[in-house]
Amino acid sequence: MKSAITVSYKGDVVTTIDIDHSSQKKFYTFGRSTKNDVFLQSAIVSNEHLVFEVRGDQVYVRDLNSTNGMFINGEKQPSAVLNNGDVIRIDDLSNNHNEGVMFIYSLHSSNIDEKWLEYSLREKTEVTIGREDSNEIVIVHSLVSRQHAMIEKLGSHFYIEDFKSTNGTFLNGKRVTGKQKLEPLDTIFIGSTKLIFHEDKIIYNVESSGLRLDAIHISKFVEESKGFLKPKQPKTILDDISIGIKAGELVSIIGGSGAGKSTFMDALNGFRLPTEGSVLINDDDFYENYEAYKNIIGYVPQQDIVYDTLSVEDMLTYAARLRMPEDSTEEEIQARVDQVIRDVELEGREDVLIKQLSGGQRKRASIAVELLADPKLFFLDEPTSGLDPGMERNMMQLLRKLSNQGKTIILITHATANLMLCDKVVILGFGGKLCYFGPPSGSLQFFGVKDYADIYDCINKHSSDWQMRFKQSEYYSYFKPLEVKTPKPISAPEVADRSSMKQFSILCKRYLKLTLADKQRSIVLLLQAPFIAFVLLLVVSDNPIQFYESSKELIFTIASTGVWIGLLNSIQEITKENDIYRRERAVNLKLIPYISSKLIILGVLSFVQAVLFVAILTQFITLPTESLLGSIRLELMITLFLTTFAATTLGLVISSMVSNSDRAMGIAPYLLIPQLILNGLVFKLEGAAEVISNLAISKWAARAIGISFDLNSRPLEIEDSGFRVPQRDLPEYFDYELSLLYQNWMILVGVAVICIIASIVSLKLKDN
Ligand SMILES: Nc1ncnc2c1ncn2[C@@H]1O[C@H](COP(=O)(O)OP(=O)(O)OP(=O)(O)O)[C@@H](O)[C@H]1O
Repeated sequence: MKSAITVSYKGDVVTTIDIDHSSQKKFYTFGRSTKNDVFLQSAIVSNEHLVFEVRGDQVYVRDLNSTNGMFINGEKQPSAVLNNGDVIRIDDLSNNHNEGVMFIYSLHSSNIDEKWLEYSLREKTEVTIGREDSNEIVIVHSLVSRQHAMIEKLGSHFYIEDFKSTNGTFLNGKRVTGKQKLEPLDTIFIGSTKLIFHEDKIIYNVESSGLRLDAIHISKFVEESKGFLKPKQPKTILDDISIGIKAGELVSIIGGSGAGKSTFMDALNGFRLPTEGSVLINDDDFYENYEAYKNIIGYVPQQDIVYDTLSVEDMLTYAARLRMPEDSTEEEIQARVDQVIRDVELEGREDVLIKQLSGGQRKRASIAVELLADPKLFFLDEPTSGLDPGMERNMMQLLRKLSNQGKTIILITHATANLMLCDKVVILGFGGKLCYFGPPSGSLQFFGVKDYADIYDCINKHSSDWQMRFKQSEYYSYFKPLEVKTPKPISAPEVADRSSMKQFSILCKRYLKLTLADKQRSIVLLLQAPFIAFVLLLVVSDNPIQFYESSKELIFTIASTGVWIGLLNSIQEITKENDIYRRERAVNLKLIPYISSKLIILGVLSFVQAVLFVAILTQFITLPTESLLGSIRLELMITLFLTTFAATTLGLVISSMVSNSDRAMGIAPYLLIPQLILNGLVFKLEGAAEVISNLAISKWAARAIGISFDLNSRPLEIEDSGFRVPQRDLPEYFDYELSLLYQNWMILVGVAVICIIASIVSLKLKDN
């Protein structure tokens, strides 16, 4: 463990005190006298002014009864334990900060180089911050926009303003909107850089600070159902877990099935909050500042988050366009994609389709997607599952390499053969009991076993005993986390703002590419309409609209075809990409662009299907000579398109609600068969049936086609044979009127609108 104290005087950095926590040297003194470790000839500094004391992982500062004392984060204090980014000031009695001495405390991990820099705001009215060199403060990071934010002086005060950056600017943990006034020692977050406003200067850390993570007294209680109609029982699934993970460490969570590994990891990454306890990232309350940290967290779920039918390069390029700042150039996107391909060692496989990769390579592709945003804190849920022992070792070596680059990596694994590559291991017993936390080698000693696999035996049988033994062991006191000084309340995370139009355009292009890439499926979908039209032609006469009965049969078939085709177009479209959707949604995916991209592509598909069907059918049958719009073909195409599209939106509702494609297909008959029964052509609709039938798309489609065919004026076939039949009922809704046709079309549009809203609401509900 290393840390550093940057010392500046009158706005210039004079020296840095590098502290190696494992060295024998525990005290670093500061004062005017040359006997001090760091001395400064200044009237405001006492001979022996203050001392920094190293206590394990922590640094403690104490005033040595100096004349001017010291201000820690703006508050005069005699002593304190320092947290990353803390600012200590020594000012003269007139409190003139410009003339004072300042210390900034920063944490270092052995392989991470973090520096604190200063930017003077003196005589500045505008200071721009961004990725591009033309900015005054340049922060080179993939989450920072070219021109990200600006600090502006208005009157005697400074204000911060965000330039509609993709990933936002955060002032004291809250996203900046408009111009916000800066108060001394306010903390600004841009990407993973922390900027501290300090009177007339900005102090900020650059590259590539890893993140330290402390979990403090994490507990989770749930109500467990013991069976139908039986009362629910309270159950503890995480039992008071406290651990401290240092920046740049690789940590494995292991334990038996149902021990609480996923629940614990989700508490650490903020996806599912615990009932009690807090998580600190570099001493900040993570849940409180979730919005600011969300973008620098990577998460690879157990299921792969890649599209099978895209090539590695295409998959990564679309993901980069969605995740990198909107003002990233194509060159920057390409450079980042190339970099992550190198990071995960997939060079030479760029053009290979994801489905053609081996299991290990697929997992690497999923990791690459997450690396695009250069996460500092990386969570992986069983990245080694399903891999053979060789690939398993390669995967662990890859994660080791990434953690050596400064990422803090936490993974769930059953791959105990390679645990030695980790810095620490969390061993959970049944009921979420922490049975061990520390170096992997220490765990063998702690449990008195020779093989990691034998640890499972111990914890499965006696998890409470091991939990107690661990609490009494030296490991517990040595690796326990930093205690939070004032835990802040847990607040619900918000979603970062991005341009909907840009996202919509990227999603449309990706969805089109995916649709075209799956040639077999696209051909099957496009051939459906012509196929049904040709089959229909086998059974209908040349002039089916001549008589009432055959017209009704034709209307029934056309309306049912539209509903059927539309529903099958979309019923699996969201659910089949559930895992990718969930991950992208957690990062920055917006619902309206997402659903709209589906509607555009599926809308075009519905249109082509409707046109093909009507064009083929009407080529071979005699059509009525009259039409309300001047073209019977056009009327039929519009009706069939609206029917197919409305059914497509209904399919999207189902797809947004269910958890997998099989379930979606299982629900399809429940929607399709009632459409056949309730369209009003086969059975008379009365009472409840009539009310419920209003929900059937086929009913409005049948009425629209019936009007176009002027069904009411078609004679019965029996009349044609000379028989006289009693006058039959002529329903008004088939009256040959343009306004009635429009009415049915409007209803179909209305159904589509309601279904679109329902799918958005259903996806929104899934967020929780
Ligand atoms: N919301 C909940 N309500 C009731 N029980 C829950 C809830 N969430 C998790 N559990 C239970 O808590 C226990 C721990 O679940 P968790 O998924 O975290 O275990 P795990 O160690 O990841 O298991 P596995 O290795 O099988 O994936 C399980 O018994 C699970 O059924």
